[in-house]
Amino acid sequence: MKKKLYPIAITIAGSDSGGGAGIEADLKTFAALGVHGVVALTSVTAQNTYQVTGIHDLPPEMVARQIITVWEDIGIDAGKTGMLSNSEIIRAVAETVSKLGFPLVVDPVMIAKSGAPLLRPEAMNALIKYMVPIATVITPNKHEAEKITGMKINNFEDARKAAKYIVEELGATAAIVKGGHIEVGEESIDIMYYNGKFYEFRAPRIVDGCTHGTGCSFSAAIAVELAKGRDIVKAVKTAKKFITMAIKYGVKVGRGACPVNPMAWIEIPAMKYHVIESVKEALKIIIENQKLFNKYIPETGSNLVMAIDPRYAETINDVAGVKGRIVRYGDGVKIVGPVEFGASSHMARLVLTAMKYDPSIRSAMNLKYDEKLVERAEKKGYIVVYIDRRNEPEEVRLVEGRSIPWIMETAFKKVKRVPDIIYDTGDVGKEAMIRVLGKTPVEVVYKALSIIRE
Ligand SMILES: Cc1ncc(COP(=O)(O)OP(=O)(O)O)c(N)n1
Ligand SMILES: Cc1nc(C(=O)O)sc1CCOP(=O)(O)O
Repeated sequence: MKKKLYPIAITIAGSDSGGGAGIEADLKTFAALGVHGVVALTSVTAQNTYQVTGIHDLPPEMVARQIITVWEDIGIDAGKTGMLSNSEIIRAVAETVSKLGFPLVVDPVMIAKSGAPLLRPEAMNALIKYMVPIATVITPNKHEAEKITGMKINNFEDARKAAKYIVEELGATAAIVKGGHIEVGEESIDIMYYNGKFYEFRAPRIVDGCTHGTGCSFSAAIAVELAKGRDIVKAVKTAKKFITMAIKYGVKVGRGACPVNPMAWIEIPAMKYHVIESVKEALKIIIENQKLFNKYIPETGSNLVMAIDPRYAETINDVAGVKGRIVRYGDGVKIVGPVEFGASSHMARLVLTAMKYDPSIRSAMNLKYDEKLVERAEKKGYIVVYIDRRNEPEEVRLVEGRSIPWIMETAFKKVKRVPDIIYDTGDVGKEAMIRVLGKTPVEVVYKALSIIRE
């Protein structure tokens, strides 16, 4: 069969006005993972990161009509349910999905992170009776699994029993009991029971992550992969990776539980591409002016770096630079290796520290110290800061990678902003250096050229 260019996934769920959970999280997840998302809205919630102040359910016929109308024209390859709110909506959804027969991921939403009930108590039996048997995959957390099975879940053994019960006694094809709140350790472990076997999906636990919408986005990611035709195990593997990233790089807004960030999955690779291209563009300018740069390349070589967006940049692996650096070569310069993430240590740390003070400063380059360059920079009105490396505290010297952050921190303290230029005149075993900072590599290179040119 010919593969579809646009697999279609449907979310049958409520709206979160805060944009963190519900259909809003689902549609972002669908888009990030590359399917066309369609919607059957069940309920409108007035919600933010810490409370739900209103719920307005749609008529069940309207929910069913949305699914059928989309199906008739666009088609549906797989779907997911989220907030179903009441037993009439549950019956309408179960009946419609059963008739159409697409794979369905059921996220048995009961209570919002903020504590508000999103499923009426009268609807619990309907959820178990009508939704569980039609679930290709059901994704309860500890609390939801306890409600569905009537079991107490205190450890992974209990989670296994609950997952097996949901499949063998209640009729789901596969059940994943999410381990977020079970035996809390270094890893987050989800237990799946499917086809007579248990599976474990592990990821490092993100301690300070954003969790509002986790269940929504995770189940939506599984639905996407099913819509693409992946088998259940592969679908859950991808969804686990996806949700770990979405939690780690959450959207830090609001006073309560901040929302997951499904866009991180595509935003980070896109940014990385843009950053590499920006460094390459600036390297071309260096090559065009290589005779001018030749004299100001230090013995250790120069590097030119750029970090990804400060929302995402954490380590030197989030900063691109020249592998092998830029070195003097004849009367010009040579770009030794390719532009790669993690290729710089010194300039990368300088930028990572600068970004803590001013997130717009994402690029830097080092030049050989020359007092004429410093004089010209001062004349041009740049903010220039001198650092005496002899004052570097012992505890900084002794820790690998601490010197450059110390230089940046000390410079910032002096002028209460990120300077254009930070220089030192060296110390025992430390080459004297000028460091040029700016927003982009092209800006940094033009700044460097403006002081190199006589
Ligand atoms: C409209 C709507 N649907 C679902 C939820 C649940 O999201 P959250 O409270 O973050 O919990 P999980 O996604 O982790 O189950 C909601 N709040 N609103
Ligand atoms: C060796 C060295 N020291 C520098 C300083 O600023 O003190 S810049 C530099 C060269 C560039 O290093 P990288 O490739 O790790 O960014």
